[in-house]
Amino acid sequence: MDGRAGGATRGRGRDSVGRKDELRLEQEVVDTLYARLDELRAAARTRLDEVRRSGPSGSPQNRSERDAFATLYEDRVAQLDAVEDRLAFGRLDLDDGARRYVGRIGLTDAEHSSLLTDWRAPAAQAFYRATAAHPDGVVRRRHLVTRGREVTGLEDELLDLDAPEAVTGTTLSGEGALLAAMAAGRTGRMGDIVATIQAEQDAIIRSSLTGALVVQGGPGTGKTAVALHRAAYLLYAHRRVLERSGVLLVGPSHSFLRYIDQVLPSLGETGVVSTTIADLLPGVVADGEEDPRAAQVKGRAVMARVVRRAVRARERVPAADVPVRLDGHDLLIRRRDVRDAIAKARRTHKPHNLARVTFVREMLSRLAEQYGRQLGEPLVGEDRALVLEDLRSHRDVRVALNLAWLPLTPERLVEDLWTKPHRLAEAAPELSPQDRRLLERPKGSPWTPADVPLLDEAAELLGEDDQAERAEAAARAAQRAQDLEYARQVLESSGAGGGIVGADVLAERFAASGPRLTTAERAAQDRTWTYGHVVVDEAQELSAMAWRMLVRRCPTRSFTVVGDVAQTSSLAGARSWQGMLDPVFHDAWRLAELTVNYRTPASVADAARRAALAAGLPVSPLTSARDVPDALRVVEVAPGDLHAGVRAEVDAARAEFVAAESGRVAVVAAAAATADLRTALDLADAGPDAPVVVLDPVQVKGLEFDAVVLVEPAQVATGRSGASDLYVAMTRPTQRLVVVHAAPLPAGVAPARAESGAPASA
Ligand SMILES: Nc1ncnc2c1ncn2[C@@H]1O[C@H](COP(=O)(O)OP(=O)(O)OP(=O)(O)O)[C@@H](O)[C@H]1O
Repeated sequence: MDGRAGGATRGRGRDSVGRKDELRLEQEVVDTLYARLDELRAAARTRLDEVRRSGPSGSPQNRSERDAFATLYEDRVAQLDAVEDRLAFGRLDLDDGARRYVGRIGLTDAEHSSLLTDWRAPAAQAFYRATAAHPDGVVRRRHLVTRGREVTGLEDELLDLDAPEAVTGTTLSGEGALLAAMAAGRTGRMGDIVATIQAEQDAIIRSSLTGALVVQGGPGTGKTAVALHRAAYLLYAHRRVLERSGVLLVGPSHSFLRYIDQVLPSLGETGVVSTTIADLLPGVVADGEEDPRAAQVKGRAVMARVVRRAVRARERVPAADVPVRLDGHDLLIRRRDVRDAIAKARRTHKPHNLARVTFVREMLSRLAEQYGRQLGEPLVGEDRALVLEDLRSHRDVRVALNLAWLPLTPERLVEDLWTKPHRLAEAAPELSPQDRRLLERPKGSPWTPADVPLLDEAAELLGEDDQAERAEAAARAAQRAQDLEYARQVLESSGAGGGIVGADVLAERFAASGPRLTTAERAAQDRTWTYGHVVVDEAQELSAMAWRMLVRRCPTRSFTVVGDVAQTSSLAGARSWQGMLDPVFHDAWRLAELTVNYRTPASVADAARRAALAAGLPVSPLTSARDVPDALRVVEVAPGDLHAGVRAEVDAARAEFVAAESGRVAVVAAAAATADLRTALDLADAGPDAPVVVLDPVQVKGLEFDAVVLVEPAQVATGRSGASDLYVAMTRPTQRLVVVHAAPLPAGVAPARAESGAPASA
């Protein structure tokens, strides 16, 4: 790494006999840890078998309890299975002579003495943070390298500068383990980084739960890795709160969510709801495509006002009084009465569909009064009730009241805006006629991702008639109090929770009837669920309206937001965090930065940065952790030979990087060129897990590959977000970027020596 500073020291120069002894000693410790893990697994499995064997008999309450315990033990077995790989990866020697092993989970022996410290525990923090300048009581930090259950290597850093083995050090903690992790072949799935988290990353991971933490960092600085490890840390440190309310993770696409979906389980955490903005609304499938300019308009903050106006437009006084005839009496739905009833309903400050109850009640009561006046005596008691009922079911009355205050679904409200230009014109005077035209579309068109925040906004303003549900909720609360007391007694007497589940969660499991749902499953099905914490990745892509939707999911505004404003491709996304987030979080957000690139070789990262700066993007400062020889290649071909040139480079990259178990190559090109390239490369049928894939810059966002063949960067760089797209495309490889072009290269892309006057490095 550039800029090595005095700090930790590495002691690699031991004689081989000493080293062998050390390895043997560590192997003994690791054997003990796995033996304990096996013991705990066996115990959890035995309990699970016992519960399952108890059969389907007994009262519903008994069955429910049995299922709850079965789920508890299943979770425990899954958690213990997930930590098999690299169970222990570190050791701290402390200045008081104590020694502490750090691993994926905490383990104690039968007498409750600590064997292994969970990486998230305060006692493990020094493993990531201690430096020679601030040793934090640590004399030696040791990284254990394991393959399966075998210890294959050790790497020591001596933080006590007076120790005889001390030599000049590095600012990268566990450099050998880190370099090995960075150089390893890619598998198409992201792995965890628990063993090699760096100090600046650790500070973010362990930052307080309150408020919104925004992490800005260039490509490859570990934002995604840090966000996921922070989710696991928060679930550990605040389990009581977050276990019940859940954590929401929002990513940019399904392929991205697939890419990261093994990280949290490998950290022993499965209770996180992962989704995209397009999928956030239960029951709405938003797979339609639209002009990015239309999506940009829909994402503007002003659309909240537009939706509000659209709702209010459905609360309107008729142009003239409306006559209705009931049982020979002529009644009038008077404009004045409608105006008063609307005002009264609005004063309830309830959502439209709920406030409608007040509006209708008021109107029917006024009509009943008219009826009574015509009879010559006020209506009371049963007579009044009967007249009210007749009025309520009277067709003309229903039509008139609906015209004045229409009950609406969010889908109907939003579809009307896009399909009836007069409705949009009335609701959106602040949009220009051109912008409004962009939003027009035929009835029945599929929903698009940009519609989802608007549907959510509408759902919020419209509400649902929830009277029956509220009565049910009161009954459930009473039952829950009983369950909770019982669960507490059960946990106390059996000690079954093992610290991973509380009485409240167990009680919830007792109470659930029908299919057993976890917090995550229940949350995912409920639009009004409020989460304890929300993690947003590639957050620069979110529109102002999407942020409003997310804040509704977490009113406490406890967020982890990671992204890079230089990589924004969505026209509705953020160009600066302040501009986007001030209106959302007000003062309650703090910025942290990540500055070291762990993915891309330095020469590639430097070229990407030069190109980005040349295009005026707000790129973050970036230092690359390593370089790789021959990492950047530029191949110029004749215009007619582009596909042949790409094929040759893809074949070469495949031969060099793709092996049986790992190694992935991406061909990245402008969206308009990908279909032809797939055909030309015989990859039309290749699935997302194929060793070679063809993707556009939006599809590769957040992903990484051993080698990237970038096709015609000038074409990638055209379009409104072209410079960001090029920056994203160039920063995907872990080993090599091959640029194949026929058109002239955009400024900065070529290796520094090939461009006169271009800076060699950022
Ligand atoms: N401390 C670390 N130890 C080992 N590998 C790391 C570390 N930090 C990051 N990495 C690796 O660096 C690569 C890039 O990380 P990640 O995808 O989280 O970066 P990012 O900042 O989200 O990038 P982008 O902005 O391009 O999406 C991943 O392979 C990740 O595992």
